[in-house]
Amino acid sequence: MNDRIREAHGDAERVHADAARALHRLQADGALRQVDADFAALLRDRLRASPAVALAGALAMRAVAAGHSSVALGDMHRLLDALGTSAQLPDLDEWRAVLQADACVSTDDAGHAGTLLDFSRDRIALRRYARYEQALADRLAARAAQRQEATADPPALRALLSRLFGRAAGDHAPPMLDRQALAVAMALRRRLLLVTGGPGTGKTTTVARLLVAVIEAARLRGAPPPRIALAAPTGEEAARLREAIAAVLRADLAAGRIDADTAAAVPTQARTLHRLLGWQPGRVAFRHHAGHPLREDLVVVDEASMVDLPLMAKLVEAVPASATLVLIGDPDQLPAVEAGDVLGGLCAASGDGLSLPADDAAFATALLGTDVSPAQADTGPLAGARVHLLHGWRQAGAAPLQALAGALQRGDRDAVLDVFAHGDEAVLSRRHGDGAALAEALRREALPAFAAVRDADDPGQALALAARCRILAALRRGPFGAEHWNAWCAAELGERTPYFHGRLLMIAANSERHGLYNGDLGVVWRDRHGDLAAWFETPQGLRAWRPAQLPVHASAYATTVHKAQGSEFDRVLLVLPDSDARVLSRELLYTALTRARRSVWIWGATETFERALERRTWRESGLEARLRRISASGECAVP
Ligand SMILES: Nc1ncnc2c1ncn2[C@@H]1O[C@H](COP(=O)(O)OP(=O)(O)OP(=O)(O)O)[C@@H](O)[C@H]1O
Repeated sequence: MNDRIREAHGDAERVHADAARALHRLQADGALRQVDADFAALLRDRLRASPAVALAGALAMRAVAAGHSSVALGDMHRLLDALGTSAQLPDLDEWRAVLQADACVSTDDAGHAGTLLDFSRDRIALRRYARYEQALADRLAARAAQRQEATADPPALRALLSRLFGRAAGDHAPPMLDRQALAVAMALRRRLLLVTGGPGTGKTTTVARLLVAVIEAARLRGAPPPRIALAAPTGEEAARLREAIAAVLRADLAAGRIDADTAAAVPTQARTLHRLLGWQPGRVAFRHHAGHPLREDLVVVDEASMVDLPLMAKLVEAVPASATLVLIGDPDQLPAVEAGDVLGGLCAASGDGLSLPADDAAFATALLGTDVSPAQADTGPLAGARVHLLHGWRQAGAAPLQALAGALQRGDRDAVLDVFAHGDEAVLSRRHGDGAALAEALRREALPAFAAVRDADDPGQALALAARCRILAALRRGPFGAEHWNAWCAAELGERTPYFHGRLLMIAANSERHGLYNGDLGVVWRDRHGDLAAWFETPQGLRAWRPAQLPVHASAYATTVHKAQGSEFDRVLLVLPDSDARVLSRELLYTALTRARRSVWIWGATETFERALERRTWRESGLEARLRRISASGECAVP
């Protein structure tokens, strides 16, 4: 053995010994879940991988649960930090060399069939996630490069857009670019469109009018009516989307912006994404995929920030190349619980959504009759695929909430505190104290709203009242966690009977058999005969089940902020823990406080609140980098 070989051998031995020690420490510290440890064992014992590879595998698996689709080798220390372990990683250069040389690890996007781990561009990922990400990037890049066939009769379309987004009579101010109308124009041109914006910027209003415009554009072309699918990640959001679109259509009909035939032609049924794609119990694959795509010509997905990488990859795969995909969302919200921040990656790849490439700008100028100035510089590989809405349209009483959302979004601490200091106490207030003080405060602030649900005339009214108030907790467990306050509210209201009249329930798992989905809200109601049933709003109207027949569920008085994503309540009571916790972040505050339509009340000390404001949610994703690489190579793989 010459010296160089002996030295390399010695390095590898050291890496393996360090990796074995690190794995041991990670497990001893409880930083790995059982599945992460099992995956390391599978790599080591069944596939004969070295400890260095087993460590990379366990951390790649753990990283997915922490929301990362891959982690740069150089960021592995940060991951360990976030997991709260004292484990020491092997020397990174030596670890890198070992991973690159191991046959169990694929080191480029294409090769190494059958490997479970990927180590490309210095990032460690589960091979499955690397493939999801690459396939998603390829398909999105190809979709973003497509344009729809020219719209027939531009004057008629121009007239329609001006009717939909026209200004009030007598408004003589110079015409401003209406970004909602711009989004609709781009939906008539592109095959991939992201419509982003904060709360109340009119995303749903834009969707409703976009549907009208797409249907009218097909009619003007003499084409058959487009087949349209509306979807959202959960049943509750799908129901909200359905109701919101129906409300916009009703208002536009009443205002004469559309006629009755057009309103009737717009679909309002919205499904969960799982339902749209054809979820099959017990199977990972959906019924719809590239080989059996969806039949729709337009697919609109709301609350896209909540869609994780595997689901987004499967969605984009199932939407045929000839169809248009519109994703709606607020990129400042907490990203999906599982790996992804897909919307974040797409936004980073499509620029700020405020300017368009020259050809899109010219198209929009012709259609809107307002000058749309083109972008001065290339805004990213998906340039032109995003329109960001800026104007807040909520009622005047919500102005402080809009100001708060803006300040949180910018991370402007002084502005956030200023909004609280000078805001109306009835709209914005902040308190803190111990658990007993919190119970006292919630007895005053929350229980009357929940008692009103119980005292409603019927289950339909009770469910409508349930949207008035919700306790949102940053943590799930512990004295300031959602589980504790959920149980506390139920005990206060129901005197410890498990199913009591007026109890609010939330479904915790999808059940195709019931037609009930994770997040669906129900209420327990006693009928004339004294029998109790749990009522849920379903696409077929109100339906009831005996409590014992329900899929997994819990009370719904307090939920975690994560669980409340996509929901809205008149009043939000946000409970922060009494000391700092890793989960507290600017995105968590933003998500919690933008769930409120009318007022927010926060329980938490100023220091805890400020620490949360300073901390950003950390999500690692290679999506933007992959899109940039595809764009730089000038190659778009045809899906
Ligand atoms: N162009 C518009 N003109 C007048 N009112 C509007 C316009 N767009 C939206 N609004 C009003 O602003 C409010 C919020 O609109 P919408 O629900 O569409 O926003 P959103 O961005 O979907 O909100 P959320 O963040 O809650 O999902 C609604 O009351 C809506 O009627």
